Amino acid sequence: MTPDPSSSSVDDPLFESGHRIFSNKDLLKIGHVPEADRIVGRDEEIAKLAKRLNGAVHGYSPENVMIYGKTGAGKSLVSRHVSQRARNAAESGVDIGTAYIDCAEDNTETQAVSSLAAKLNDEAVTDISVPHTGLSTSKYYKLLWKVLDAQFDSVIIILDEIDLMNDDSVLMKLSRAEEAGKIDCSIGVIAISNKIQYIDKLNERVRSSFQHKELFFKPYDANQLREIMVNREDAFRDGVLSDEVIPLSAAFAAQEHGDARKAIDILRHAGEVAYEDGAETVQEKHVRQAQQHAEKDRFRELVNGAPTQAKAALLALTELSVTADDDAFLTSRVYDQYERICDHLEMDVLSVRRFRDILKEQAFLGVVEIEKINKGSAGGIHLQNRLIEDPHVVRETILEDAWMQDWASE
Ligand SMILES: Nc1ncnc2c1ncn2[C@@H]1O[C@H](COP(=O)(O)OP(=O)(O)OP(=O)(O)O)[C@@H](O)[C@H]1O
Repeated sequence: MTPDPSSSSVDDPLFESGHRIFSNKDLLKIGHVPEADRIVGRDEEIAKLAKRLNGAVHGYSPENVMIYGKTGAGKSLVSRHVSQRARNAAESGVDIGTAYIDCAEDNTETQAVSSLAAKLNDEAVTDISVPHTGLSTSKYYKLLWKVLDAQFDSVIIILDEIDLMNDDSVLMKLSRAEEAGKIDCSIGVIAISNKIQYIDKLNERVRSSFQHKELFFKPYDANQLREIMVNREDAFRDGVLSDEVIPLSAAFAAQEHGDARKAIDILRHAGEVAYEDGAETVQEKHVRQAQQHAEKDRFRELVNGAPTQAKAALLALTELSVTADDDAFLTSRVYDQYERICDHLEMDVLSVRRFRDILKEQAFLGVVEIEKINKGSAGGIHLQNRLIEDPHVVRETILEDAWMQDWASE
């Protein structure tokens, strides 16, 4: 309902008049695309990508580009930014369309093509209506080609997290459409992935039709992360951020392969923690709490997604770590504890060998650390297992699993 402009707002003490901590929290949203002068340390990548898309500005074909880099390296941001600028810079008489697809959401060919058609379609211009569901993949492609030809000379399509797409043919069909005479509009695809081997895994036909240039994004260093956050300081009210907040958030994010997403998440979260705390300013302790929270979330995702047997193995190591003085335990000792847990929870007990493999998998995921201990020629090699995270946090997370909860009542 639209508010009645004639009614003046009532000062009700139940509600705060403005936010104590944030003045424009949207600046800290992950999907937020900052203006050019707030983008830090990516001039070279922006220029390179612009060169690849340059054709579109003049009414020719843009090139396809594959962008690689770790999470939070600014790949999506730079792609959106440059395609937007290409659109604005188009010569007169040249119409450029842009569309962004998150392949984590639209992970089938049909979903991706129907999303593209819907996003690029301006019904007022094309007089075409694109139903969200219900058509076959080939019908959606036909609609997409119609939508493109009715509106654009060129279109730039961003396929983010392309490795999560469960069918690669979309890359092939988009790349071949113009050449195959299906459309007059030219298509440039920016495909983004965290996985460097993505292209090698593509099927030969897709690979040969998706001719592309590659761009690699390096992680940010702590100074760049700091600058990224300073550029968004106005998300907070004046004077609310104490001096140590941004450097500390940058230091935490730099530890995590220079992830800008993490830096911004910690900063936003620190603001929220300060608010919940009733504080007037955001302080170092709020950043530390936000970081712990983020750790817990990351961990929760890893542990929650683990199979039940892996949870039982981790629970065994956790119980020892919580109750014993030590923090590292021989596999045989952890296995004994695991047997007790399985017995109590009425679960199958895996062989020692399978149990060792599970711990190795958890070490690979960064949940457990395994150290080899050499006990001399007679004693042989033994493995010591240690939890990387605080055992209380691990325990709490594992016990979120309904099955494991039975153990808590032990
Ligand atoms: N150079 C930068 N300057 C300003 N903000 C940045 C920069 N790089 C990244 N960010 C911000 O960090 C967050 C994550 O960036 P982005 O989504 O572009 O990363 P990504 O490399 O695409 O990560 P992912 O692979 O997880 O999608 C966004 O909020 C973005 O605005």
